[in-house]
Amino acid sequence: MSATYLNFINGQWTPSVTGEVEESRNPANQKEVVGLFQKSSMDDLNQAVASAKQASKPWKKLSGSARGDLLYKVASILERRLDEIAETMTREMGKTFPEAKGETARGVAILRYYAGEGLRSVGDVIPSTDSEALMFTTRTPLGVVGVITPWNFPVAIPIWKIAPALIYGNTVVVKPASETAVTCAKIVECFAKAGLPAGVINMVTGSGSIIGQGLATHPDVNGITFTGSNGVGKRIGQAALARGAKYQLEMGGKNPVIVANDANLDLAVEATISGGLRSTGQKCTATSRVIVQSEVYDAFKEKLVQKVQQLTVGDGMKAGIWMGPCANEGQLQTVLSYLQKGTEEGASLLCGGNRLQGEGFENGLFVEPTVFENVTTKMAIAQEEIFGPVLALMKVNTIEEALELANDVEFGLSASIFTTNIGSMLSFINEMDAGLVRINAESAGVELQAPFGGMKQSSSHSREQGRAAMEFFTSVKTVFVKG
Ligand SMILES: NC(=O)C1=CN([C@@H]2O[C@H](COP(=O)(O)OP(=O)(O)OC[C@H]3O[C@@H](n4cnc5c(N)ncnc54)[C@H](O)[C@@H]3O)[C@@H](O)[C@H]2O)C=CC1
Ligand SMILES: O=C(O)CCC(=O)C(=O)O
Repeated sequence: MSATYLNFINGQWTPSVTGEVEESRNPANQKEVVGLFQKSSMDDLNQAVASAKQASKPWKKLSGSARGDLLYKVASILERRLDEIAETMTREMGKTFPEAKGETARGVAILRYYAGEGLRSVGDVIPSTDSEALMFTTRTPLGVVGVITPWNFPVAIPIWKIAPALIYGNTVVVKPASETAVTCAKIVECFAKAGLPAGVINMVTGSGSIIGQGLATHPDVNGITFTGSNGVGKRIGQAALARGAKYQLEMGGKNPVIVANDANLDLAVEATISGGLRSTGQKCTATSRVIVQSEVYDAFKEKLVQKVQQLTVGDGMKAGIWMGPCANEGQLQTVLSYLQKGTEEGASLLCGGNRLQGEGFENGLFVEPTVFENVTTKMAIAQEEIFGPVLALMKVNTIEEALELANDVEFGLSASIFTTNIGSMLSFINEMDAGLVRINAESAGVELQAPFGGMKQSSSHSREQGRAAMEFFTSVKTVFVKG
């Protein structure tokens, strides 16, 4: 019998007024129900927002260090439950257990980083033209923040939104992706156990179109932070804008890696595989286009394909498995449709290309890691986010040509180059339209203390993480004092 997880509203674990629950199933074995969660309605959401609104004033009044002390407690509780929560993540969305443990440890580190933020400076003293006046900036929280999160980083993303929201004095209503609602409930248990005052953090599970949309349009939600697909992100942004609420959107990517003639090829191959195929390619920072200079193209391709063919695919809880399943049926079908489209549009399949079936794969959503070549920039597999383990090889003669191709997409989240030439590095840094540019390192993998976000269609141009988070979760107040 699977456990049932409740909403968390006003400090209480609460069943939905609908009396209905939904199942979270394991994508590596769809017969396994990981847990049941509440199929909530607007009534549940309204209660959660009301409790967050009520908790807002006293929470804002607490000192930053008192709020920080609570976040340190949450971090320690999460750390003690690391293996159990990581296992839940693997069973809910498929990434391998070592990756899930790494992500949970990252959640602990993010909590500690923002706990410390409670003691750091928030404003500037600015000289006034009046010599007898004091002018400075301070910051004030937004109030109630709605947090809408995806399933691909079920611990790190909720925490990198909730922790800064709280430390800067906001209260929170979080709505996780249904695929990973159980993992989110376990994170919220850590906050509850740490003794946060009632109403400071609330969780309501349920459908995106009811609870997610409900948060975006709710008149008492002052800010919305979202990570997920472009279509949904744009709708949330428009709904927030229409009622004057602040919003922050992190959306898709179509991230390139450039491999120059002078690159360390072994390093470039390792990083392309890790950046493109870990987590089954389900990262907004995943490498999907591999732009290789002609002199090293054949050598790079040979090494890459040989290594990709050795990757082990299966249940991420099993030792020795390198890549797990797609996170849900829709995701698997999207990947399969792009595999077909790639071939139809004239790309050549070098390896992979199929759903994995048969012994060991019967009940799971597994697909082979896939490499295409002869990919041209107008093809769908070179333009659209697949969110799967698919690499598209493109051959170029010069670095200028590589940069032009790299920029020839609507997204601009992250990008890598492998080169030992300082001139090529500088051209890449200057000319690549991406929020994260990485030299001799894979396109995925962000550091919690640095700003994270994209250009072009990848984000709403704001940045998350590090101290940059303060820009979204607070408003600047300019103070002028005359004695
Ligand atoms: N940038 C990223 O990290 C992510 C990108 N994606 C992209 O999105 C594609 C589809 O994945 P989905 O899980 O369907 O993403 P999604 O954008 O539908 O889901 C993300 C979150 O938004 C919520 N949501 C859904 N509809 C909503 C609405 N109308 N109003 C408010 N909230 C809503 C969902 O319940 C979930 O919590 C993927 O194939 C991938 O391309 C998905 C997840 C993460
Ligand atoms: O690359 C990472 O570590 C973070 C990626 C990310 O934020 C995402 O896929 O949503």
